Amino acid sequence: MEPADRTIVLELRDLHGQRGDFRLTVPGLRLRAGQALAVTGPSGCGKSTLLDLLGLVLRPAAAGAFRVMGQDVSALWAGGAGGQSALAGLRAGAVGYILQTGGLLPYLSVAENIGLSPRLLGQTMDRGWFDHLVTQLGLQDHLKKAPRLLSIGQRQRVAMARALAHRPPLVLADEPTAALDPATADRALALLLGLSVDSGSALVLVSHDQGRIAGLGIPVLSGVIGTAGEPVRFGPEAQA
Ligand SMILES: Nc1ncnc2c1ncn2[C@@H]1O[C@H](COP(=O)(O)OP(=O)(O)OP(=O)(O)O)[C@@H](O)[C@H]1O
Repeated sequence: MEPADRTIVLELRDLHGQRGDFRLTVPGLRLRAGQALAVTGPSGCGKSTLLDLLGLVLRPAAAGAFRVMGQDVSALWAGGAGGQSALAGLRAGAVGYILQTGGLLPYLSVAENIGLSPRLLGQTMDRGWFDHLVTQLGLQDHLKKAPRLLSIGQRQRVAMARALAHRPPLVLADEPTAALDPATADRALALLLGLSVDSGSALVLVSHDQGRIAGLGIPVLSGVIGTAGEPVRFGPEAQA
């Protein structure tokens, strides 16, 4: 059952996206604070393209409705310089992004990487939240190190802490565990799900790994490639 008392973070209806000749559509989606959703489907079905639409970096081709934290995203895209500036603000404040490869800044320490978003937003890092993230993700002994001195798994955990540091309402993760061995990937995903709940963030997790996704027990949006000429359709998938 949907926790109706929680803020609706993401709401869309009849969203259409296009990149070159590639087209996708999402008939409907609603995500509340603290909820998680997996996006899956075969390679090339448009998972990253969908994440770019949700992350406000790709302009929708059309949308019946598309709201992030109640803001009309289509109207912002159509709103000229003022809209672009509002989009940039929404992107910076409302969205946390976790990339497949971590995407940490090499010249900043682990602690500085984690504190980057609050700093760019002019916020003071919440020390209690910082400590919670660092402890849960097992990063206590690595805070002063440069990212290059960490293992791939440790870097991904730093990327998770960084994405959650400013407690963004929406966290987007693009194949965050693709570079990890199966046991490490399972642990990292469990941590990400738990910390998103702690943060009160809605989480959209992209993964091609349908077996691992099924094991998480969260709703799944699956990209289905139709006949030639039709857009890929992202719809709900029954839990295995
Ligand atoms: N910059 C671009 N310009 C034109 N077409 C693109 C661009 N980026 C991706 N595409 C095309 O869009 C389609 C969807 O790509 P996308 O990367 O979103 O799929 P994906 O499901 O994330 O794939 P994978 O699982 O392999 O990462 C593909 O057919 C791809 O060739």
